Amino acid sequence: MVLSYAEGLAKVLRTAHESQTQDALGRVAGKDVISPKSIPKYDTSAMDGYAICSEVTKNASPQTPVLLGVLGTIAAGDDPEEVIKQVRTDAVDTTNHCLEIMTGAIFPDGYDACVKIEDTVPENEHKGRSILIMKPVSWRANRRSVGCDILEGDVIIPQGKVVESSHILPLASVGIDSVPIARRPHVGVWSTGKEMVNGRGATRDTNGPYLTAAVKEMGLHADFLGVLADDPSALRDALQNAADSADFDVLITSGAVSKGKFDHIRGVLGQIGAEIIFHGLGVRPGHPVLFALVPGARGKTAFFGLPGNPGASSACFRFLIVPYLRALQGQPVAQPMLARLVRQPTTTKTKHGCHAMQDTDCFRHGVLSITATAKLGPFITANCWIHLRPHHSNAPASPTGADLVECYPLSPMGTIRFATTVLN
Ligand SMILES: Nc1nc2c(c(=O)[nH]1)N[C@H]1C(S)=C(S)[C@@H](COP(=O)(O)OP(=O)(O)OC[C@H]3O[C@@H](n4cnc5c(N)ncnc54)[C@H](O)[C@@H]3O)O[C@H]1N2
Ligand code: MOO
Repeated sequence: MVLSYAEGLAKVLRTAHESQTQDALGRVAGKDVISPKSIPKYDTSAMDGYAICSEVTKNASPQTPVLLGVLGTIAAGDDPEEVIKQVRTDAVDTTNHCLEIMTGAIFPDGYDACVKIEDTVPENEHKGRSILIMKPVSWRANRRSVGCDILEGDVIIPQGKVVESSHILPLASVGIDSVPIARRPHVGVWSTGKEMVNGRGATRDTNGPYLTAAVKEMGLHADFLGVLADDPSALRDALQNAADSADFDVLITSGAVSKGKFDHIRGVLGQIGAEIIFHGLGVRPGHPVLFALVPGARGKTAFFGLPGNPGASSACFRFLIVPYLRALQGQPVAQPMLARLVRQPTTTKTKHGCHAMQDTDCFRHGVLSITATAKLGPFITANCWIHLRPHHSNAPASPTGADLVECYPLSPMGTIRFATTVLN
């Protein structure tokens, strides 16, 4: 039958946001993936053995074994009714017969349990094939009920969750081979600063490679667009062209957002009519951070002006841009792991830093990583980001009464790995 235009269009659009499961690995599910059926679809045997009526075995013992004739064999994939029809046309007395049944095979009507093959003794002298059962078999023993694994309507992958290879097991079992995926945001990254353009300041660009890699690590598109000199017209042209191209969902610069003579980002944004959502936050490091919407030929593009100090730009990326990129894909804010600090710092400001956490209950406070945002040494030993609230005013209370702090993996997609030695 010919598809209607509307049906065809729906298929075209669905394809745009669906990916074969193998290709969807590492991508974010754009919608809940719902099971269309219950698994197992039928009651099946959990063991190789014989489908029996358990009631008849209630008095079974070595002295009083129960003898059952074997009608036939049901293999996985067989229709039990067909198997029975092949051997009997008359009604079967289930109290003195059984059916050999293999693991995963559909249970025949009239039998409730499977007795394992090793719990039976073959008895071939009796007419036809028979077995002896020496002990009682419990009701529905070794029988898997329909839907005992996955029920029709169960959510296999919730919207916003990253698709992983382990999802393939339940997906394949219910016959799903493609997954709706969220559109992958595209991020453009620049670094700024004369010192990195001519190299005489002996400063290497750390922010550009880091930010580009960290976005890619989230499974998203990232383009490094180069290092811009401290030249307002070069900055203006780069930002305006990128916003007009509509190629990017998010634009990021690092540097030139503070109060120095060459910190031109704010001024340039004013020239191109950007809406400044904020410039400056009560957070250390990263207080000069700027967030704006840049108008372009085809709409507004989100812009983050990160401070130049690498510790500040990476913290602002983790605590502002990662949540934004997750939200673009319909993902909730990541949940932290809670930990208690060995030395409890008091702070009047929200603070972020990278730390070496010892275990889930306590960890050492890497002071340098919070106070010296130009230093990158702490990243060598750190295994997590930490979020300190001012005075821990709203901090969640631990069972022991001590304040807890929030910790996040260093990599937005990673987990916190504990070192075997204590790191200072
Ligand atoms: N008078 C004030 N001065 C500063 C303030 C302030 O409030 N008042 N804030 C300080 C803080 S905090 C930070 S953070 C920095 C941020 O300044 P900018 O965003 O304007 O950054 P720059 O001045 O361009 O660079 C600062 C520092 O970072 C180095 N840098 C820049 N980009 C990179 C890069 N891609 N890779 C590696 N290193 C980079 C740059 O060479 C400078 O050393 O301002 C303080 N000053
Ligand atoms: O952003 Mo600055 O410390 O706050 O480096």
